Amino acid sequence: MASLFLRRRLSPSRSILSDYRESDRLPWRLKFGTLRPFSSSGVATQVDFTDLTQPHTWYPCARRKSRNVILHVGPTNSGKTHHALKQLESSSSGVYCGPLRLLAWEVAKRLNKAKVPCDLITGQEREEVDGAQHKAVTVEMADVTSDYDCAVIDEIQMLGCRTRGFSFTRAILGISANELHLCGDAAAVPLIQEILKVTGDNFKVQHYDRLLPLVPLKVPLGSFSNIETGDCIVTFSRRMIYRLKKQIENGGKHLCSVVYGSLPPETRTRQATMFNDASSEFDVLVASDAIGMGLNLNISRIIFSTLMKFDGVEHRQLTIPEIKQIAGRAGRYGSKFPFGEVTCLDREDLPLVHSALDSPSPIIERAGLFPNFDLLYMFSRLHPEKSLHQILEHFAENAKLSANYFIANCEDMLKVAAIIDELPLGLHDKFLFCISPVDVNDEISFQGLTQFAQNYAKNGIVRLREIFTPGTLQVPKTPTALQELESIHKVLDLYVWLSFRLEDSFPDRELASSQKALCSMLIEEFLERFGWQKPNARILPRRTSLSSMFAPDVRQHVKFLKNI
Ligand SMILES: Nc1ncnc2c1ncn2[C@@H]1O[C@H](COP(=O)(O)OP(=O)(O)OP(=O)(O)O)[C@@H](O)[C@H]1O
Ligand SMILES: [Mg+2]
Repeated sequence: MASLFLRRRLSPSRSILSDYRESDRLPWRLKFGTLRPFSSSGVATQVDFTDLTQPHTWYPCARRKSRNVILHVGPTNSGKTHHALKQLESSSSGVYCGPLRLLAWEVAKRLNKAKVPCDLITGQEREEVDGAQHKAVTVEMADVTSDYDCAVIDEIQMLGCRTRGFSFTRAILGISANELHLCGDAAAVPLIQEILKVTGDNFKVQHYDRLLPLVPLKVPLGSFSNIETGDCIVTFSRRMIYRLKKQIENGGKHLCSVVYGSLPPETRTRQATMFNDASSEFDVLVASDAIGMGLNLNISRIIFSTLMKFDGVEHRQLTIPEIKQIAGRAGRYGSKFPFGEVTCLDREDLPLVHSALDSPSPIIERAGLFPNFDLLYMFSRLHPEKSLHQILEHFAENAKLSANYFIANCEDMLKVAAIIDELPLGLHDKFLFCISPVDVNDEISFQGLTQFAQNYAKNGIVRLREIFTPGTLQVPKTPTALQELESIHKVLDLYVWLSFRLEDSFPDRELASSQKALCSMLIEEFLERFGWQKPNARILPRRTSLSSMFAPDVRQHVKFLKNI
């Protein structure tokens, strides 16, 4: 359906940045420099903008409707999303909201293939299809000011996520649709039921069972010589992923695809495709928990090499939902395997995996919440002396919440705000940089953001070439060089994200996109050709080598990021 993907002039899209139609603006008015709301009697009273106890009132469009909410719950691979999408396909207009770009891509592809024209809107992509009444979006891009016949919010249990949960809460409370389908883990049911008590919506739960059995094995893998085609080894650090890939490939019987979070999403998809393709020789997967969502994988057996992971704060054991989500990827309906199996590398890990698979996920008790820009702005008008960092901190520490909610963790935003507050920018621009998809734990990505913000504050326009110096972008030869290329990809991705929000100031979207594509091709080249396969291992002539595709003179045009 490629011909359907005609790009139209982009309409401004609403996202998490602003949630109100002009006509729905909150009744705040400026009077003598002080913000006061006007009650129906016209009497002005002081407002406490940190009172977030009634978040359902932030969404007037949704509140005008009595929505039919259908919660599809069950284990992984039980057909929840499939059934919700069937309803979306047959609706007159609708939106799919997923937690990952990969999921939005899949749904847009599926609907367009089913002759239901569907736009794709993520932070970094706008592909609009002529005549489309449907959209597939990442949850942060959900528009809470439009009316839909049908909406789907996927992986709804993420409303309990400490950093991104608030975007799911916003979508649940704010999407204005006749039918709202929520898909995910049963652990979210009581909370959603509680949250929706005040909205006047109708509510129904539909339970699902796994489409194919999942069998926890009684014996561990023991040795890598027992690896078989269709196996997926799970580990949680990049270093271990490459070490295991090397170890398995050195056995001379298998080649490994890899999937982990910091690989570009398009690379993850292509690695998954290669693993799924029976004619490819990459028949084993080494992956992190990034396989838990968004990729269709023909895995026959999940093997946990460890049950410990570093989560950015501490080195800890996997939780029950994490074990279930990862293990559940084995035995996908429609793959060539009649059921899925789960085991561990070491015998001592088996009891935990068995008990996790036997236990229900703990009930999710509270949903994430965070003020949108309008509330932050109102608050800043009352406290003009406060920096964005101070405002965010104030909300994080003092916001008043009802028992069903927690305030989202905004540590990453605070790190960005600490830098951005130094620059002569307005609050809106500062907030924009704070919610951008920068990886604050990646030094190169963070430096990229800082440089973009500085150049924007200084010149009002940021040319991509300003932060590139001439050089050659090469196929990485070591995992360290690979990591650097992954980071450069993140910086380019960030440029594209900014270009959709500050179009005139970040005019080089096309260049950034093409460089991004080149980065992911070079990364894939490394993964396919310069992995640790034995010299006599069979190398796939599947694709023309990049080195031959990009003659040196063409590669001259590729530039490295300056100051990195
Ligand atoms: N009734 C069906 N007919 C054909 N294919 C189906 C059907 N139900 C599910 N599938 C396919 O089975 C696979 C798993 O279904 P689906 O993705 O809906 O499961 P899920 O419960 O949402 O799992 P996840 O935990 O991955 O979100 C998908 O590839 C889907 O297209
Ligand atoms: Mg699903």
